[in-house]
Amino acid sequence: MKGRAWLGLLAVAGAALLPLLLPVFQVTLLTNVAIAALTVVGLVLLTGVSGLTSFGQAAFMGVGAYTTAVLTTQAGWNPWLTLVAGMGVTSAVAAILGLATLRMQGHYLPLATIAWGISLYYVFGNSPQLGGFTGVRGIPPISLFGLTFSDPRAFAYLALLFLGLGIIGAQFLLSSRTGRALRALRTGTVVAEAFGAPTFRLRVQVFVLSALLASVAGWLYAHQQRFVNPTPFGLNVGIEYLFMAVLGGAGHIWGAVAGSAILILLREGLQDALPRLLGTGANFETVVLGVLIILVLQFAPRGLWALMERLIPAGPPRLLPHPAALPAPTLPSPGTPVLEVDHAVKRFGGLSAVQDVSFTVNSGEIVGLIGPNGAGKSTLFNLITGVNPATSGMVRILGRDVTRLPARTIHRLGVARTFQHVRLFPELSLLENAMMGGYARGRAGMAQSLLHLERREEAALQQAALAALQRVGLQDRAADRAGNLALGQQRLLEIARALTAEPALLLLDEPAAGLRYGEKAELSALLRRLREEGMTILIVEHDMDLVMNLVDRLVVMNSGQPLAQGTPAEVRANAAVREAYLGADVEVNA
Ligand SMILES: Nc1ncnc2c1ncn2[C@@H]1O[C@H](COP(=O)(O)OP(=O)(O)OP(=O)(O)O)[C@@H](O)[C@H]1O
Repeated sequence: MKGRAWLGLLAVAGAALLPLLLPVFQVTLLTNVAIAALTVVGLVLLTGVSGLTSFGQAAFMGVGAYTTAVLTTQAGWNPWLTLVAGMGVTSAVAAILGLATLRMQGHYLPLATIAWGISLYYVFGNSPQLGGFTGVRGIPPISLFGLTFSDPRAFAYLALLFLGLGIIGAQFLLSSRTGRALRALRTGTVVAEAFGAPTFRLRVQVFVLSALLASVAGWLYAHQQRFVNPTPFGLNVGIEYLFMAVLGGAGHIWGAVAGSAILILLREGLQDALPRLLGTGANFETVVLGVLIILVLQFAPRGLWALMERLIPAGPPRLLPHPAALPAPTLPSPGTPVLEVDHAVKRFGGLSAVQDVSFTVNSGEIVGLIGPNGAGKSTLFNLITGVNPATSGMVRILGRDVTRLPARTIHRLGVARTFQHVRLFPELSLLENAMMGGYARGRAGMAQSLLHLERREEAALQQAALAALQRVGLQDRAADRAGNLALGQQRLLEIARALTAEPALLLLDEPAAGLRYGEKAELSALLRRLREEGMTILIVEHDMDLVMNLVDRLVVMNSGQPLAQGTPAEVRANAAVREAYLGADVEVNA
């Protein structure tokens, strides 16, 4: 059995035995850890995985806690019904807040979470129906099939059960197509959108999911304490949950458990020990915890679970059985225009980065886009792929006007790309990185992923990604982390990711930069093979040897303007091109 499996077994054994073996006071602490960890699992998905920092997680716990407090005490509802009601209310509140705030970028989003975190706290405190700041008492215990969870040991099992389900669901989600798209969100929206993921919808979904986990934790909290007031749902506590996530390792689900356990147990220990050591009853434990957080941020910024990962590394990704082939897209017949750029213009303020550029790429062709640094090649790529819309002019893919379409829609028409500055996910395996390219070929959404009902599709995506890795010669390293690859191999992995999408049009932005001589020859051979298979390729590249011997035609740009077009021989013979880019001493082998 592997190290990870032992850890899992240990966790299950601990959850089964500790509530029986520990003294009651410590069992209550265990329950507190489980409730906090459930909230923090949501925060890990939101913040650590998807890169959306929230200080307001405690407020959603409050929504779940107050819903059950009010409905059980004032309307006599069964707690299991109020769990569902709390999740409904939380979904609605989170969806409204998410739709209003999740388009914000940078530090505006965390600031917005602070704003609504404070607002919800005051809604709880200032509503007489919610008991104001004195709160709601007399919340009944939870019971199921005649068993009442009023005993701390029984309640601990209930809390651990919910935590276990939360962890399993989160792990399932992370090993799915949706989970990979969520991970891509952490670096911004460009990569996820480039492979067809609707990033705003995913942000709202993960926001609601994380709020739901907090809401369930709030429901548990209310029935454990049998009393609620606004204090445990305020901004301070929201910040504390964020500390737990960061301390444990915000990118790891088990980090949520580790961070919650360490912070809660340490606070308890310090509350005991510090008054004896310092001879004062003042709350110095918060100061000590603050120092601890600073030390962790300084010396283990990826959290304590990341250290554990190094000690017991995850095994290779598991290959799923029974893969069915994904439907293969039909490629356009040879000679059909795949890409038409028609008088494209892109201005950034007063600068014309692309000025009246027109060209066509036909099916089964490799066309090179060349020009000196700053000529506007990457900007043109961004116009074609929908990263930036053109100021004027038109871009058509397979005859369809895509000038104003978002990147994800353009991708779904059959366009896949690589990036000038490699944009991979270094902590993920090569296989997982390549699978990101297949996002648009899958269908399973968040709910299916949480329940692992998408395994057939996932198996097919794995096979498509493995085939793409094989095409670029990286199949033997499928289980390796992308961060372990040399730059040249990372570029090949980006090509594999694009190939997993089975595009009709492949856009390569400087794919040979960083490749060694032999690797460049292999890249040329690969691109030739792809052309033979009917793929259409537009390549930006500075390596003239590679370009001139590979492409069917060239488009040359200079200072945003089109300079020349033609076969490699025609372009090499063009005096203006020689002067602006190739240099006068280039051999002309017409
Ligand atoms: N977002 C932006 N805002 C303002 N100016 C930009 C932006 N993106 C590109 N530019 C400018 O547009 C011009 C063309 O840049 P671009 O990156 O497209 O050139 P390039 O041909 O790809 O160059 P290189 O070969 O160095 O990658 C440059 O002057 C650049 O500074």
